Amino acid sequence: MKITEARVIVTCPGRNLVTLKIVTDEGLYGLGDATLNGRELAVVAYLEEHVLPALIGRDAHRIEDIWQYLYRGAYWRRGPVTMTAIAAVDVALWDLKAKAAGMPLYQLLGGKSRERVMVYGHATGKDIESCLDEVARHVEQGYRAVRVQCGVPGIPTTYGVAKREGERYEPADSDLPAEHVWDTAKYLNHVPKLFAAVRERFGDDLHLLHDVHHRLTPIEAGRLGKRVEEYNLFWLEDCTPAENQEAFRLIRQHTTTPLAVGEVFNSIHDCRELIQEQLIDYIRATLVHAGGITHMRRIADLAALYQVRTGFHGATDLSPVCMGAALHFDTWVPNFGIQEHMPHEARIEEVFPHAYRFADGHFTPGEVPGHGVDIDEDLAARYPYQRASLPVNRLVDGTLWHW
Ligand SMILES: O=C(O)[C@@H](O)[C@@H](O)[C@H](O)[C@H](O)CO
Ligand SMILES: [Mg+2]
Repeated sequence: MKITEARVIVTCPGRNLVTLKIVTDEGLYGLGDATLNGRELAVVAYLEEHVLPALIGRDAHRIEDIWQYLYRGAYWRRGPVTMTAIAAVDVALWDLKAKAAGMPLYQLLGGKSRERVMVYGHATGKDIESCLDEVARHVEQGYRAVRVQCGVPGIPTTYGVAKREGERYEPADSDLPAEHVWDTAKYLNHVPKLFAAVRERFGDDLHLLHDVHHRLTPIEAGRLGKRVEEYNLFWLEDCTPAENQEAFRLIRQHTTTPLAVGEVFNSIHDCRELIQEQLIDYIRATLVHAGGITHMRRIADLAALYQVRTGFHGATDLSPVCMGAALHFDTWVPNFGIQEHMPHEARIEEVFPHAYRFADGHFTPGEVPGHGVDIDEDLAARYPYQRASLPVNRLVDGTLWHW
């Protein structure tokens, strides 16, 4: 099955999404997600200039060889742009192979390990009360797990909270980076009250998650983890920047609150020590940014040796193509933990018709050959790219902090 064409489709139905389409001489095509929020055109250039010309004429079935060609052949290895480009090719080739085999992607990976995939939704609010209302809405929809984030009194903007009530949350909301303000002390004083209120109203069975979004020092993360142990969180996410994997040794000494990290990781080398030293409980790296299925399988298999489970990133800045492929991976992977689910807006759902379905707090990936996601190129063409940048974050004294 020879690759005859490979092209990148950039569309912006409410937000920028980048899709790679690989076409073969057997008339089949595969799709991969190449979206890197705030750096989309860097990946487009990497693919169009340095990758796609080298794919033409290659055997689309040789997924591993092409992966190694793009990884080892890059010389300047790893990094989010390179690994997102490799991921897009990889997922498109797995989609193609499953289509050629006439089977849903999860079958090709090894078959079902579960009938359906548990997901968590996002409950956010400008204050605790409005967040509780959002939790109630998610519980009514059948979610078993909800991530809770709310505004912090005294801080004008907080991660994860929409600017205006009822609006969708989209972090890349301005041409150039917006400047946010952060106050760790106010946050640390406030967020335990949020969990107390949620447990008070919804009881102990609802899985609660929270994303600190890289903003604490290790000892502050240890303090928060210990403080919220009584609320039995499912996980505390990105509690401190994870470039220094050793930092999690200090956090682990102070708390048994489960830790999740890794949505910004792009290779096994970003998380090897975290996994081998059991410093985390869930690995968040996902297909679109961590080299695709071929590499993510290696990360998941390493994690399984240390009873670390997957918890794929699944924000709306990852396209339905990534979600579709991820749900097939989630259906197969033995050490599955949970899948993030931020519903895409209607325009995106129209551009990317898909076979996956949500019901009662879970997803099923669909039974059509491949990952089950397509793209309507005519509709996609109606939404031209529009630069959008993620914010930057400053402490009250102006220090540039972690967003
Ligand atoms: O856990 C999450 O979903 C967040 O950390 C993301 O929404 C993240 O802020 C965005 O993907 C950044 O583009
Ligand atoms: Mg996160």
